[in-house]
Amino acid sequence: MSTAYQPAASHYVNGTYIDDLDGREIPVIYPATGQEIAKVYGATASIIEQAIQSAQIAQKQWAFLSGSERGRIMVRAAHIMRERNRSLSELETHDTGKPMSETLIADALSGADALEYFGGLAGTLTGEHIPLAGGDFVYTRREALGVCVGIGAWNYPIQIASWKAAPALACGNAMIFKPSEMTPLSALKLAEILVEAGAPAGLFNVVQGHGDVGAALVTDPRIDKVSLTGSVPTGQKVYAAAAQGLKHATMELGGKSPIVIFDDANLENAVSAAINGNFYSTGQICSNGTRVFVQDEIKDAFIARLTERMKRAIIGDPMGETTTIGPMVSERQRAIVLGYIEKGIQEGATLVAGGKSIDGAGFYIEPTVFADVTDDMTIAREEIFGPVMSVLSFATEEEAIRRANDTEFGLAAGVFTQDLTRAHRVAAAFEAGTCYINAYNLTPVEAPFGGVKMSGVGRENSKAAIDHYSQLKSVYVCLGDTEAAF
Ligand SMILES: NC(=O)c1ccc[n+]([C@@H]2O[C@H](COP(=O)([O-])OP(=O)(O)OC[C@H]3O[C@@H](n4cnc5c(N)ncnc54)[C@H](O)[C@@H]3O)[C@@H](O)[C@H]2O)c1
Repeated sequence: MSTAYQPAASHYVNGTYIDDLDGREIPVIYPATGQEIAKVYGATASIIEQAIQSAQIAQKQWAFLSGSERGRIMVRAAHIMRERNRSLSELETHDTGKPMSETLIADALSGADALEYFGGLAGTLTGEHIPLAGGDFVYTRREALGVCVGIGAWNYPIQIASWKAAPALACGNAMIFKPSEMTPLSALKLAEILVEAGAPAGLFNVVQGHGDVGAALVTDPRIDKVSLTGSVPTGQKVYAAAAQGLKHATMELGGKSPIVIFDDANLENAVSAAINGNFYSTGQICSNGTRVFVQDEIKDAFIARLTERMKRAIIGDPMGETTTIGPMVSERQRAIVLGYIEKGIQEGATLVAGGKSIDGAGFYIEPTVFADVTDDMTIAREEIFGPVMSVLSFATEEEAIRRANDTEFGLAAGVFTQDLTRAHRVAAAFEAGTCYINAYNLTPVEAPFGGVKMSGVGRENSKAAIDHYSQLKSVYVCLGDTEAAF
């Protein structure tokens, strides 16, 4: 394979690219053309062994540094990522099909934000002093967990790798990251950059593979923590495997999130949020607000304005910087989404925009809006993970909250209203990990991100992530004599 996107080898382990051609072949397909642009091989037992052993050695060295020393290297890596944002974005666009208008602002830069933020926090991580009777005291040490495994989904490859690596490394851990088999390329660049910035070889290893490679890592007794971004069924398997070894776990899973729009909302802002929350990344975002509840009085006006705004979408070549809708990640994912659209029509929803696959090379599909959706329809219950918005209507606040929460998921939720009191009341009532008032799908590194109910366990980003990548040791210090019964 000789394209510009072919990596030197499949895996980045112990500071260098390595391969074992006995591994399962993984073709990398550019979703805009269907062409193969690279090929990697899934990790064999020997590659996994090298990754774990080198990570164990690097972790000891890394944890021995002061937090500020670790942080300095992480911030340096963030600067390199920012400098290389354009080439990293081009790579991400080829791996995922997401348009450059997005990857230039939301992928490597978001990864750099995480490295900078957690690099800054690294020197502030301390324990506490707990005074006791007689001068005795306890102090706590905030210690690393050891070697962590990160497993990624395909929608935000370098962002997911960085969001997991940054808090892990800040706390003194090593990480072995397995990207999704759909998008194996950009995490390798993060690994290169960390070594270039001064991280010890082996501290952040990338191994490729399907679920079996992920499972082999998760079940290895030398692994101390697992952080997965993926679907609920995979999360259930990985969480169970982690529990078997009593490992720490963070699960960032799927959603079917609501956006509730009251009749006093700023309509233009609400339409913008519904567009962002359904069609950004061609709808392939876990926290998307795919159930849009609109109050009866403004339902017609909302649909009319939304349909007008949909005409402005620029569907096309993701490398064109004005393109706003690229292809789906794969033929398979497009087929899944088309299946849901078919179900929506069969179950009686009204198709108001899109609905069809787009002929030609690449896995394109029209951004799609259904109106008159009811709570029991498949498109309102299951995560579609594609550009399909369901608009539902409601009469009262109580009804909207009840129906918004009537789902097994709980990743995100949004409310649009000018009534301050109602906004906070509704946000408090939402059963979701990340809520928005008059905004949607913003994920600053400073704020915790994660789900409740079936959408996940643990939090990424923010100071909260530190608790998920470190553990406290209590040290009791006795200043007097030690007494015994005999
Ligand atoms: N909450 C979040 O932060 C977030 C972000 C992005 C995507 N997601 C979710 O991810 C899903 C889409 O991504 P996907 O299709 O890649 O998910 P997926 O569950 O199919 O795969 C996720 C990852 O898990 C690996 N895997 C599969 N089986 C495994 C096993 N038994 N043991 C260990 N690893 C295994 C896969 O190889 C892949 O790397 C959607 O449900 C979406 O909502 C969640």
